[in-house]
Amino acid sequence: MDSHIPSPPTRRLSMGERENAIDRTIPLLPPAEEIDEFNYFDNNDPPEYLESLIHGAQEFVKFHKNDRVVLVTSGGTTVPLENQTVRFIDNFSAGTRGATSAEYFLEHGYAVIFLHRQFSLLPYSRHYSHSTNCFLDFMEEKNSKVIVDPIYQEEMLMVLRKYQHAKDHNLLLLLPFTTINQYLHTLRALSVTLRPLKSRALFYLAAAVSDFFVPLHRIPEHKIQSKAGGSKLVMNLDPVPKFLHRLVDKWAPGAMIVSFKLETDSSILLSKARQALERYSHQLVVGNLLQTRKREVVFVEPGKTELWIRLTPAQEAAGVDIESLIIPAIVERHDIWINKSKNSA
Ligand SMILES: CC(C)(COP(=O)(O)O)[C@@H](O)C(=O)NCCC(=O)N[C@@H](CSSC[C@H](N)C(=O)O)C(=O)O
Repeated sequence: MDSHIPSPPTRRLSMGERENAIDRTIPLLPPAEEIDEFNYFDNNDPPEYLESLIHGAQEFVKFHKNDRVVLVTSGGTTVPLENQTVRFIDNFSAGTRGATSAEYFLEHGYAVIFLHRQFSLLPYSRHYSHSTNCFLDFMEEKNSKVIVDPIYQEEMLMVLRKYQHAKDHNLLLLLPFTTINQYLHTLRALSVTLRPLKSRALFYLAAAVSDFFVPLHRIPEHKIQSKAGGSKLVMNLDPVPKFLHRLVDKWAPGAMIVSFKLETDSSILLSKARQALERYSHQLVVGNLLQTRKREVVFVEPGKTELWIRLTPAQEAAGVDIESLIIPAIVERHDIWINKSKNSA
């Protein structure tokens, strides 16, 4: 580092500041009840494209009326701070978990509805995105033609064939969201669309969903002005009602529901995952830590001790996707779920 440039002071929040940063005296929000659902959806308008999006999903579900269909949610939801949005709060997620999982569900014979954050990673194209593994790096010019560099032919051909198969057999439906409001309206509408599939419908909720938002009646129309000389921006956010409970109880009765619990503190991951399972009474919580999410996850299920799924160092070095271990374990559980539902019908 250039000695003339003073190194920045190491910023340390005093314990007081850190401890008071978040008001932890606010009690845990109870799972959303019917009134919370009506309040939310009545006061926050649906996206104007919802009707046509759901029409497409209905056609897709009709086409797959005898198949297994998994709704994979992927990417982070945003919380706009202005109606004509310039600033927003984002939730971390590149979309790798969702896009990779969708590929393995397709390999296991599922039809996939991929509800994803717009411009986040997609199944198949994730291998050659515009930034990491830029697709242009795999091409070269030969006799004034663009060709794929021979050393990448085999791998790219494999990805292209899988992508083409999914398209030719109408197995993959890509549906976008950006804001938390678009996500929640679409999730609720899709769960109704999936009802005819009963236990053959699977929800795999890998999206990073906002917990706080600015309700429509409180959001400023135009860009928030920062006054000359600086001024604090004090935000007053409402908690997003805990819809997982409504999804399990009302929106998707009969479907198998898998949610993800994301933490950064390993000492609370298991308890928070178990707490989510007890609060929402669904079938599986996949717990993961931000820093190790690509090499280990933990399955937390009712009445069972937790099950860690980890890549071995050799698998990690070989670039094995942990989703290649997660998805077969979930498909196994979905087999049991479907058989149990048949026997109790
Ligand atoms: C986002 C990641 C970590 C994947 O990362 P990328 O591969 O980079 O995309 C995913 O594995 C995950 O944990 N997703 C779930 C994250 C999440 O927000 N989970 C919620 C629970 S489901 S959100 C539902 C709502 N909060 C409610 O409780 O009703 C939580 O941890 O609180």
